[in-house]
Amino acid sequence: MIPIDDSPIVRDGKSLILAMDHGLEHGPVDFEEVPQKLDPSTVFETATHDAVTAMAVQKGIAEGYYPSYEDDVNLLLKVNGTSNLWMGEYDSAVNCSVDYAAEIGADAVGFTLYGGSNHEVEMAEEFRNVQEDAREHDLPVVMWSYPRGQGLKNDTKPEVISYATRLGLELGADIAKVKYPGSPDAMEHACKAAGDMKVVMSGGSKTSDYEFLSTVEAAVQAGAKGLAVGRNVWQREDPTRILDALEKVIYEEEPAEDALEATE
Ligand SMILES: O=P(O)(O)OC[C@H]1O[C@](O)(COP(=O)(O)O)[C@@H](O)[C@@H]1O
Repeated sequence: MIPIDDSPIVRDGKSLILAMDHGLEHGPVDFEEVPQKLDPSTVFETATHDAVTAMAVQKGIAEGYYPSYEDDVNLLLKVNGTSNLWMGEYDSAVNCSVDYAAEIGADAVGFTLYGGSNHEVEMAEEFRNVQEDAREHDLPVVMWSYPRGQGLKNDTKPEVISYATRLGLELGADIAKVKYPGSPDAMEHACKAAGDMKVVMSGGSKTSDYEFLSTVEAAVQAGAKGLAVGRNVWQREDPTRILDALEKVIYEEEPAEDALEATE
């Protein structure tokens, strides 16, 4: 097994994952204000920025677009996903094997686990297969660790997020991506609950430059090892500018304000 810090999806111990699986998870609605981004090439282009350590996409997008970017972008292939059309209890269909992900050039695989869902047991069993197959291919595993389900909808309570990071460690993820639990103390606890596994913060819906960057700063100061972000980058008019600032906040641990000022 290759140490996670030697993986191409990690730079100086940290990661900045640019996610674009929203067309499946949310539907075309996320592209309404940026219709040009319906073309995945535009986001692959953004992912060539030095700050980005991997681009997370679903199989169909990888097959169609990754061949043109394989020299400049590291591929994190998401091997499960659900559409917003699904109205049942939280679940996520495994739609790609790890073997196939490796065949099309993945540098890592991603898996969503809805801890607390009525489908948690099956999802954990599916994760076991993905994790063990990924070990065979020396591919790191990134868990989208999102506790959700009946009675636990979109929960970002501190105790839920620290349980989410701990699930990642217990089940053998290399990186767990979680929502920000609302305060630096809660984030610090969630990172401690993860032991030596890396925790990255999830981006969320688009906010102002300062609000977004200062939350990233708080998360990194609290021990997060980076960010997995979609809308807060590619829904912006100038994704390069926010990536320039993120590079400073994540890898150089500069304050958000200074990082923003430097991009003006
Ligand atoms: O399930 P949610 O919270 O609606 O968001 C899921 C989306 O968020 C991500 O995890 C990160 O993207 P964002 O930064 O745009 O929130 C995507 O990979 C995924 O499509």
